[in-house]
Amino acid sequence: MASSATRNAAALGGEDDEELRMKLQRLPHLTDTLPSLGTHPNPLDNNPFFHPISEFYIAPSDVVLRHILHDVATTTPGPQMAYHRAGPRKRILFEPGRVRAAIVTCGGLCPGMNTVIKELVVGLWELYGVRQIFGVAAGYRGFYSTEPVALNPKIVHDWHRKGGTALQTSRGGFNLHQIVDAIHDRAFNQVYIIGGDGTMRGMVEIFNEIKRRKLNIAVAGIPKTVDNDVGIIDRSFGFQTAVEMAQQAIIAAHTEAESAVNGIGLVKLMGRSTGHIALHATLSSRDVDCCLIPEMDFYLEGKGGLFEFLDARLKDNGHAVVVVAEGAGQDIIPRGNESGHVEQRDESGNPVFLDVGGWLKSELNKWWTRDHPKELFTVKYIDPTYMVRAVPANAPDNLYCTLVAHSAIHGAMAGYTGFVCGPINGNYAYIPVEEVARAKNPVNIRDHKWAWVRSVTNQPDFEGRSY
Ligand SMILES: Nc1ncnc2c1ncn2[C@@H]1O[C@H](COP(=O)(O)OP(=O)(O)O)[C@@H](O)[C@H]1O
Ligand SMILES: O=P(O)(O)OC[C@H]1O[C@](O)(COP(=O)(O)O)[C@@H](O)[C@@H]1O
Ligand SMILES: [Mg+2]
Repeated sequence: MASSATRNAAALGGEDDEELRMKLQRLPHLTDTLPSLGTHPNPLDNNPFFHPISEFYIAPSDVVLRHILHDVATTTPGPQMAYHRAGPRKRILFEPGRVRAAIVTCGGLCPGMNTVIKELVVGLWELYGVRQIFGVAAGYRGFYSTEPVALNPKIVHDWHRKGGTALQTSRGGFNLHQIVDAIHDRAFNQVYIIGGDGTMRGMVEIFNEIKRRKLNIAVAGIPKTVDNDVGIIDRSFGFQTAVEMAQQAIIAAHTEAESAVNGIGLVKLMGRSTGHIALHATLSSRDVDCCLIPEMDFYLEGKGGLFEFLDARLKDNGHAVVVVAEGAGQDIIPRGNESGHVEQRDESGNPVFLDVGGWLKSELNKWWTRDHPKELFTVKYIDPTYMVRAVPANAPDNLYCTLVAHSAIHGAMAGYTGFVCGPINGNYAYIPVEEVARAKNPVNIRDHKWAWVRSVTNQPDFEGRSY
């Protein structure tokens, strides 16, 4: 096995070639704390389905660049961030017969979770010959409060066709010491954690505690977020399926609005702190007149407000469609007795929001009755919240799930730990979990994509007003 220093060779570019110089993100490896661990040939060498030629295996020097956009006029672009490329390694650290793998799913649902589980099971079984594979039920708390369930390819054969997670999931219940004790007591030596930003923060703690105890346990993360709020990776699996589902709600809202006199179709979509689903569904459907997301303030009354805009749209078009992400407008929804208001949190500590959709519907009705008491008006409010995430993954997302699960297996088998797999600029990479746990992925309302939303909707920019 190459030394840690070689694996993480910091500068891959020529000394005198400033533009090619890279900063390779250091990837934790089990030999960092257990230097005497040996290596074994990769069993893929003898797998009848694989005929590995030398390029088949990923070398420690294979990297994926974080940023591929550059202004060539810039003379000194600075060192480029690079991550180890995901894929099978020529030599591996774990003997397959000694692997005891655990798989857990945490947080909210996302299309494709079952596919990831299935592919972890089948991949471990078929690629590496691992036979001891277990599902941990009901999220992090399941490590210390439930019995693991033995999994094999037969059990999981049709899971990719099912939404949700067959292992079940939960929020909260993160008790670090009980979790690591349970992992140790059950002799798991590979732990695959599927979850969102909260899960990744928990994984950092698990990884650090395992390191502190000097245990021979690899921890691999697979980011799952229907909101697409995890940074660095291109997007989460399941996101595109969710956008597709969201469009169906928008189509229904449009049909309802168009079929009424002064009809407004109002759709609330998921997106606690990021409006990616709302944005992508808006841009792909083109039936949306106004898209409201958490990254952007908005207001209802007066010049440049939502009501003025909708008034004009109804006069011009007779109907309008408004899409609102659940985290939008939270600052302007009245909270009853302000001083006595206590912000609610779910078991994981995430804020529980007021229903922006229900509030908007009621405000729209009040506004119309006040300003146009004699004219017909209809608001049809559609809340497909759970429908967009509780479905099986579509074809591209299922493929993503397969590739990301296999990436995780190859990394863990090679002895990498504390890493997360995901596509960066279309190529699967291993990213230190600490970095992923820190990274956020808000919608950039200054970029071209958001400008295009505004240009296809003609919605106000809601700027220039003091709140
Ligand atoms: N900062 C944190 N430290 C440790 N565990 C966390 C942290 N934030 C969330 N978790 C745990 O991660 C799990 C999933 O988190 P949650 O926020 O509900 O979903 P998601 O991972 O999808 O964002 C829960 O069990 C929660 O207790
Ligand atoms: O009702 P639940 O299951 O707590 O989930 C609601 C939340 O789940 C999400 O879809 C995703 O949240 P997570 O990524 O934290 O799981 C949010 O958009 C939404 O606020
Ligand atoms: Mg989350």
